[in-house]
Amino acid sequence: MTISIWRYSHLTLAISSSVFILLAALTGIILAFEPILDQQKPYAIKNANTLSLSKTIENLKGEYDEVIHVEIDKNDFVIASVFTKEGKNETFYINPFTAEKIGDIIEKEPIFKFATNIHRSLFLKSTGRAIVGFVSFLLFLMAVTGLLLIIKRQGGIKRYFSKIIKEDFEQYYHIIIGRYTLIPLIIVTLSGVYLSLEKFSLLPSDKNVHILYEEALAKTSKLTIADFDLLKSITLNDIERVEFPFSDDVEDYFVLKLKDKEWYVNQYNGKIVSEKKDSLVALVSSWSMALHTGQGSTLWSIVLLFTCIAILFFTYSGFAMTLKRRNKSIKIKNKFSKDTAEYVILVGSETGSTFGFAKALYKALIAQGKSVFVSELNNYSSYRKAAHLVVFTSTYGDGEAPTNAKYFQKLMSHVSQQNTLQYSVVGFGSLAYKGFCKYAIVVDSLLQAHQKFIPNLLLHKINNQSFNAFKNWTELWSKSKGLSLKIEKPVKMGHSKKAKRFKVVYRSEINLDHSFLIELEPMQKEKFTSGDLLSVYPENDAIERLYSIGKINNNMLLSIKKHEFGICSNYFSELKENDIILADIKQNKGFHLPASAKEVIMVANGTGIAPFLGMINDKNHNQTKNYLFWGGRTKDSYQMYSEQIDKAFYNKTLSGLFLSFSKEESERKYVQNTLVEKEKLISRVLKNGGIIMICGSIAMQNGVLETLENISISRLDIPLNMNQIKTDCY
Ligand SMILES: Cc1cc2nc3c(=O)[nH]c(=O)nc-3n(C[C@H](O)[C@H](O)[C@H](O)COP(=O)(O)O)c2cc1C
Repeated sequence: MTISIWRYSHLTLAISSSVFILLAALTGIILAFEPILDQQKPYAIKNANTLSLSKTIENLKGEYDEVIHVEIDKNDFVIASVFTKEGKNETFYINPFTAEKIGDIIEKEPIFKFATNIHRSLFLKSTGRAIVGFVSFLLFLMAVTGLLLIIKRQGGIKRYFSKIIKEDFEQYYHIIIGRYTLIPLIIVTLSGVYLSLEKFSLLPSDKNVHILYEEALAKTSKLTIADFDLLKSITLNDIERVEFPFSDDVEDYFVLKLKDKEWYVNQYNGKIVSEKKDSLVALVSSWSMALHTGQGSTLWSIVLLFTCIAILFFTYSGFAMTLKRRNKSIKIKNKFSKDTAEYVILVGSETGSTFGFAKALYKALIAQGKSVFVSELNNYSSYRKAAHLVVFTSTYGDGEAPTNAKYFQKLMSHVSQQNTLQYSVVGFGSLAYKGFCKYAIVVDSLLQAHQKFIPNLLLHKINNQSFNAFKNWTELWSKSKGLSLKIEKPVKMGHSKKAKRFKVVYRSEINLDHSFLIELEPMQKEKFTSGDLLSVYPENDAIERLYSIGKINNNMLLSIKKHEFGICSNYFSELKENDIILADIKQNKGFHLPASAKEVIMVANGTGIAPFLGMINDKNHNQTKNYLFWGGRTKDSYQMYSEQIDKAFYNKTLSGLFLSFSKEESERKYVQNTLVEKEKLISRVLKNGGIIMICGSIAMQNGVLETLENISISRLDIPLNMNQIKTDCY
């Protein structure tokens, strides 16, 4: 069973019943207050377990002319219906220890009457009751499918309460709140269904009958109630209602309704004349009523209250998630069919974002006059004219295929391919998960093992839908195909037009590695921090470039590498002091210096150092011990950054600097090699819950992650905990 069966059932049920569910939840919230308020009233009897029924009856008989019945309601208030000495028939709350009246019966507040009417029958009598019962059943099914979705998503029932990775607000709290309220939700909906079935007499009828004990029937001389052994042994805690005999006739009995049975008791000798046990149906009814209404329990009423509030949140967050998913899933209208296209792009996507990238590539190829066909991995087929295959796939669940790729593996073994195709696989995933791009790895190996597919590029993995990383891949791929593609950022990814003005206050010389620093001063008040991104659209270019920001003296420091044909890097390299540029700041919360970590290791290569130059000079974090590992080509490459680093050492906001130079004859090494040399420091930071931040190229990131994994396993005996890793690589 795939996750989406449950998701579609969950969604269909939600859509078909949402209005009624909203009404039921809103009125449920109001009704949850009724038992809570009732419980605040001072009529509950304390120590009822110490007061025998015979004593209570005696007290009542002494106080009133005649007693008709006594009842202990769900709030543990004792109600007596009596004829007073003045001959008036009255019903009120009594103190059973004295039999005195302590209050009038509580009238149901109009708001509760109104809410009860909507909640039970929508003011539509039987039709309404039927609808409400049915919706309650749908809500029950939703709770069950929701439960299955969580189990599936978490990778098994044992991991039900394990950590949830936060993708976005609605998704995160839908699951967090869901896992705590699903059980009460199941109870409340099932009891609701049961009560509805009962109202429509659809439950099995009560087959239990009274069993007569003939010997107790005899009319003996009348004992006083104080001498009835049975009534002496029962306390008020045991009973729900006592009906008093109507006359002195021996065939008029005390009728005692206990929690699970009913007795008729001879008023002359106090013996049980007949007994009827409650049927299972009646017992479940009484439990359903108590569980559904919360009567008699403030604690359970509060649970019900929160469950109803949770239902409102589920309705909002469920629909918000669906709409977001819809917006992300970009439909592509193919100009060419599968058998006429030269390029085939197959997409595996659960929530739609990967389609945005496929569409960007599709458009770029079409603009070059190429014939392209895009489809889902589940539609894998034979392609008569195709010579190139590109697979874009995300990974879902616990390293599994997204829904629209579930059948790809099976199809691969059935479908025969006439042509030989060059292929390239791009994995879209998240480093927050254990199996980063695991399904893309599976697809890559399936294609590798297939005779008709020849690898074109190595598998490329993209973290958190990084557009820069995607662009890097398209550059490599188009070069390998002899193409020059102009890739536009998917529109749905938040193309920003809110450009602000920034003044250039400093631009360094371009060094031997073609890199330079540029410092920008916001011309209006701007909130940003090191690790955020500056989004720039160079003139006459619709493609966004993102640069990691280092915050220095409230200005932004960017480190940029000038590429020969790079429009944006060339544009920046020609800027002079006091020039004004237009750009926008994008928050990048996942790459901020953590507030709580005691130790942070920063790893960068090349221009990836920029955010760290800001972080090591951040006086707000002077409790954090920072260690910087940087990899560059030569010692000269480092000079540009030395001023900021010296300042951090001077201010004691940097505790260690470890440099690696890949082109320095005497000490040729990469940043990974230095990490191994310092594995004692790395493992200590990992062990003490510190954070490791990585910024720079994807190739460096992959090497660093592998090295960290090795260090963690060899020195700590545990796999690398990805929650301690933050990356911003491209
Ligand atoms: C429930 C869930 C499970 C995920 N599991 C993984 C995983 O195991 N490995 C991984 O690399 N990414 C995982 N991801 C991240 C997605 O693959 C990533 O966000 C991707 O860009 C989503 O693309 P899509 O919207 O096209 O499905 C998971 C995401 C979610 C919501």
